[in-house]
This record gives sequence, C-alpha cells and structure tokens, in this order.
Amino acid sequence: MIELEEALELVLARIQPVETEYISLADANRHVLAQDVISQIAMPPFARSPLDGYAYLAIDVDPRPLQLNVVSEIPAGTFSERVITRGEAAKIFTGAPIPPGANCVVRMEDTELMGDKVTISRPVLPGSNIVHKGEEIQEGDILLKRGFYLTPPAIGLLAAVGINQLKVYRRPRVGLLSTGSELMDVGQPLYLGKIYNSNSYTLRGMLQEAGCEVLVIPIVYDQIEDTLDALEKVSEADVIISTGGASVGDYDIMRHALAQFGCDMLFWKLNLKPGTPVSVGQKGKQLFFSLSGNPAAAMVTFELLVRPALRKLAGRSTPEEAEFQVKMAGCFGRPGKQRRFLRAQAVFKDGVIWADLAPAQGSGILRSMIGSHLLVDVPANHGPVEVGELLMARWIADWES
Ligand SMILES: Nc1nc2c(c(=O)[nH]1)N[C@H]1C(S)=C(S)[C@@H](COP(=O)(O)OP(=O)(O)OC[C@H]3O[C@@H](n4cnc5c(N)ncnc54)[C@H](O)[C@@H]3O)O[C@H]1N2
Ligand code: MOO
Repeated sequence: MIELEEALELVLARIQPVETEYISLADANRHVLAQDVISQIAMPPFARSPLDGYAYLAIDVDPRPLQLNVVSEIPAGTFSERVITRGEAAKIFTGAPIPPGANCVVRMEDTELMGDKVTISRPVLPGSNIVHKGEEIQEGDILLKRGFYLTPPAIGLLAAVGINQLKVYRRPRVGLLSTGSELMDVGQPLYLGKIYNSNSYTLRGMLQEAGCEVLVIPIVYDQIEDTLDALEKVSEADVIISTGGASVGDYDIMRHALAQFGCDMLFWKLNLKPGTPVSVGQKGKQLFFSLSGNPAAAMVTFELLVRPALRKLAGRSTPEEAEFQVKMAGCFGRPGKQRRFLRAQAVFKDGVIWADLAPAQGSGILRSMIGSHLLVDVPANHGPVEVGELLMARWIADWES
C-alpha cells in the first residue's frame, strides 16, 4: 500500500509526452499546444472606432454645440485616407479605422446631421472613444505557451491573429476496459445477478473531455483469457484503464492478467479511500491503470492519479492541480484509518469556500458525484470531521447538478 504522492511520482516518472503534429485551427479544441505562439500582427491592427458616430479633431475647449462639415464616410471593412482637419468630421461606424487627423469619436446619439453638416450637442475631449492599435495584442507578443490546453477562448485568440495551422501534441489514445462478469450493456433487459455497465460511459466522457481518443472494450469477463484478449485489442493505446477485478477476491484477476501480459507492476493499492485497490503496470511505452470497479471509486482515482498522468502524456505544462483550504459545511462521522477523499459541493459564502458534503460517500454511489466540485482531503487517522473545520481540497471537473 503506497501513498498517493509516491504513486504519482512513480507514474509521472514513466511518462513522456506523446508525439507532435500539425493541425488546422478548426480542429484545435482540446488539443495541447506544442509550440509557443507569437503574434505576427497587432490586435486591433489599426486604431478603430468603438461606436457609430463622427470622428473629428477635438480640442479641450470646443464650443457647445459644435458644428462640423462631414467630408467622408467610413463603414467597417473600409478605410479613408482623407485627412480630417479642424472643422471637419468623418461619419464613422463601429469597427472602422479612425481616419488620419481625427483624434476622437462622438457617438451618433449626441449629433444631428443636416445635409453635409453635423451638429454635436456634446463635444468630447481629445482621445475619446478611440481603440488604439495593439490595445489587446502587440506584434511579437507571446500569446500562448507550449503545454497550453486549447479551449474556445484560446482558439478564438489564435483566430484573431490569423493563425490557421499550429503544432500540437497528438491526442493521447486511451483504451478502456470494463471488467466484470456481472456486467451487461445498456439496451437489453437486466438478468438476475447482473448490473448495467456504467463505468464505460462515465470514463469515456471524462476522457473525451480531457482531449483523449477513446477506444472502449465494453465488457470483459473475469477470466484471464478474456482479459488478455481485451488487452490485445487496445495495443495501439498509450494508456489502458480498466475498472473492476482490482481487489482480493478470487475473481479479482486484473493485476495477475497484467503481469501475465508482460507488465512491470509499479504498485498495488493506494493508501486512500475510495478506490484503494488500484494497481499500475507498464509494458514498453504503454501504461496500465487498474481501477476499482466501484463507480464512484473509479472516478475519484481517475481524478487523483490518472488525470495527472494523462495531462503529462498529453504535453500539458501543469500535470497536477494544487490543493486549497475549504471550510466544512457538514460533518462526517467515520473517516477511518486511511486517508479519505470526500465528495462535496463548493459553496461560496462570507468570503469562504464551504465544502457541502454529498449525502452518501460510499464507493459505489455514483450519484454522489453529480453536483460535486471538490474532493476534500481528510488525512489518515483523522477523527470525525466537524462542521466549521478547515481542510484541504482539490477541484474536480464541474459535474453540474
Ligand atoms: N475481502 C475484501 N473485499 C474487498 C476489499 C478488501 O480489501 N477485502 N476491498 C473492497 C474495496 S475497498 C473495493 S473499492 C472493491 C474493489 O473491487 P474491485 O475493483 O475488485 O471491483 P469489483 O469487485 O469488480 O466491483 C466492485 C463493485 O462495482 C461494481 N462494478 C464493477 N464494474 C462496474 C461497471 N463497469 N459499472 C458499474 N458497476 C460496476 C461491481 O458490480 C461491484 O459491485 O472491493 C472491495 N472488496
Ligand atoms: O477503496 Mo474502496 O474504498 O470501497 O472504493
């Protein structure tokens, strides 16, 4: 039985990021950048108007009202080289370039146009309502660094500076095995003694959200031969995750199957709950995680151990999330001898993050993950957890309620 931190060290030491590839920006969501991105242009690329109105050359002491001759019109997408001098204005629209000579924009609502003369009821000060060139991004800015996990705002930012090809790490390929002779797939009536396989569905979604390609082997019987066959089917995967058959029972064969498959076994059992009976093996470049079959336990150990491993494999610069302090909104009577991770909702009140525990904390209770944002880290041999107590916790993905 080893500590989580020791297990993580052992696992992370065995992982190198996957190879890189070039992809188009349209395919970049949930990929990890394998290059620093330096902007070749400024954004905006020119000084522009944030309003529909009139651009002109203001001074500090313009009379009220101010009357100007309208000498040009600049819709967005065009530009005008006509220099605006004192007494002149250009009719301008949101997003259009400020013409040379002008030093401000007054909004349409404060003006009245008669023929080619505009009367400005409330003149503005020099510099008003101009978005300067490079206000958001300067040419040469490092926008994003290698190891950055690309999600929509970052992809939009890359589009904003005109990037259409980029170097990323290829998606990690993950094979997913649900083992258990009691399992049936959804879509059929349930036989006596059987249950539906939920782990495949939970973990497939978690893996997809983490940017992985997933190959699912839905149900593997608790027999060495079946397990070895299933392992052969995922020979292209970088990482193989199995659930079930991880403990001490006669049919808990996963770690034996892995050893027989030729894995070098790194450890068996983590000193934490839920999900104690985890083992990890390595064969060549492939890493094998055997997780508990209990649905909540599988999710928790995925968060604590597998997710950091996948992050490093995917090329991300920060494999692990830091813990932070929370205040307990509920009590928990029996944490036990082992370190324990409690599922809880984060509630912000009076400047504090309160951890509101899920009502049931059993290893098999998948419902407790719904609406949980936190895993509260209760140390080994901790007595009962009291209301108001301060403990450390880590964020997990936001499983909305
Ligand atoms: N004598 C002992 N028994 C057990 C121990 C122990 O130390 N001594 N440890 C317990 C702990 S802790 C856990 S956790 C479980 C782990 O069991 P396994 O990983 O071997 O998992 P299974 O027995 O195969 O399954 C556990 C539970 O989860 C259900 N299950 C399995 N796969 C799925 C799936 N894909 N979808 C939904 N539900 C699944 C399975 O039917 C069982 O009810 O062992 C304890 N036993
Ligand atoms: O380790 Mo197990 O605590 O029941 O999930």
